[in-house]
Amino acid sequence: MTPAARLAAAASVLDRISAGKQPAETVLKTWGTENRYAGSKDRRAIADQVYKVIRARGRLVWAMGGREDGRALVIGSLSLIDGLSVEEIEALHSGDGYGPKPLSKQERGRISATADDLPGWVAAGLPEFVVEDFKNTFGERWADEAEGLMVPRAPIDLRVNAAKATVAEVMAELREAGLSPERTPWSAWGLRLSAEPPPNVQALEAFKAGRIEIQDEGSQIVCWLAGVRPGMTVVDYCAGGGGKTLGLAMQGLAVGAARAVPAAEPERIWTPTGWVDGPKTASKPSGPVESEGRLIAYDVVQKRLDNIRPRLQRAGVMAELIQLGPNGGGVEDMVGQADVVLVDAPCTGSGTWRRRPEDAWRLKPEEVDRMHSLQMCILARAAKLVKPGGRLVYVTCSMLRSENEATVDAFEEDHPTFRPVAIADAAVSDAITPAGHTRLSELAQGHRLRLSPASANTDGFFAALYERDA
Ligand SMILES: C[S@@+](CC[C@H](N)C(=O)[O-])C[C@H]1O[C@@H](n2cnc3c(N)ncnc32)[C@H](O)[C@@H]1O
Repeated sequence: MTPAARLAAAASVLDRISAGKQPAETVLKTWGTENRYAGSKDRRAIADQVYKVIRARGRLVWAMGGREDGRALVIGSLSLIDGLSVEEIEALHSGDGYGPKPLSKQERGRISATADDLPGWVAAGLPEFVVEDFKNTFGERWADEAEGLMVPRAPIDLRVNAAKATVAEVMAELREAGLSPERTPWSAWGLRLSAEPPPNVQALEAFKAGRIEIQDEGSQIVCWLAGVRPGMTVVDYCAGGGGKTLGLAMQGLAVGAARAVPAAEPERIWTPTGWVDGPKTASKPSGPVESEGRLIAYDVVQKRLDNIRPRLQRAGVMAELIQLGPNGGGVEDMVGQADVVLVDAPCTGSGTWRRRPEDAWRLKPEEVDRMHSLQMCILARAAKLVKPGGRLVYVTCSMLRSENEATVDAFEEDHPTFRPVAIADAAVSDAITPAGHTRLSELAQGHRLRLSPASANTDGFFAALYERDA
């Protein structure tokens, strides 16, 4: 494809992304399947152009006089981001072949104008109401937080599965596969791969055999803060894809005590109660069990729970997967029973915008309000399952105050029997490095913790910890 044809293709992909709800990555894949003539270099160039535009969308819409169509945004990016002259942009818009048609007078006028006096939210590349929220939360640091969230590409973090391998073993294995893993600074079980070139983690033998999972370091940390120990009854109340379920399952193993599963006994699996026989006898633990422990993953969507099953099998751990009924029904037998309840609440996912910048432009203020109400309802329901003396962990992957501080403020007011647990006291798991303990204690505000790309080089996460009065 010619450079001009790639631009035309990028503009059309951008229009499809705006018209639908699918992730940009999916839309790009579909475009690639439908346009087989495009080679891998073409697809790569088109994807780069698309992401370049999405990450700077606010600025480009502004520069192009409020136009939001793919063509205008691509033209704006050639001028504002790539620094091409009007003549160079015109040359790419000759209308020849499969390239885009010539510039209109309005388009030429827009790219000739200087983009001075951008309002702060435009420069930050975030919707205006989000910037207001950021200013309330981060004060003078708001622009750094916005940039960290929208501009750099996120690395790929892995969690080594303690039930199957040590970090050193996996590092060596990944190096053999041609990758350059580095240890994550705060999660003792984390490894980090650079986003460029994008590693195909699912194709790795270490992934297929369950020695690694993809999990952002921030997500690992919130699992480690839950304080799970062998023998406990642990509830993952909004289990979703099971990322936290797997992390919670692993938490019973001390760092350094990882036990590789010998090839001869693949049916052995590790549960919060210890090592047990494989799936057929898994409900009767036979390992070094002190007391009977359970890990229960709830969700309202059965399909999400079904998707956890293969991940559990691959990791060699087990959990009970239970669909919640309407209004949170089906948990009656668990009321007041759990040592740990983790609520990874549904949220805007704004903490992951560095991975899916297109979502920032799809978010509407009404959706944030809806999430806040849902979170309060879910948190109150989940809290009922915590036994006296047990721990409740509220987590979101949102950067927004309304889903974080505002939600737990309301919870605390209505639930005086849930006492805050300081992050510094909870960050004592062996799975958190000494540097992690120090930094998490600094970042925490008592029992509340915010992690973000700018402050922690993780996705954006919020966690609040409580213990129910005995
Ligand atoms: C943020 S996701 C969980 C992600 C998951 N914990 C992980 O680490 O992969 C939130 C989940 O909450 C579930 N959910 C939505 N409404 C719920 C409700 N009323 N009760 C429990 N779970 C709910 C959604 O189906 C979704 O899977």
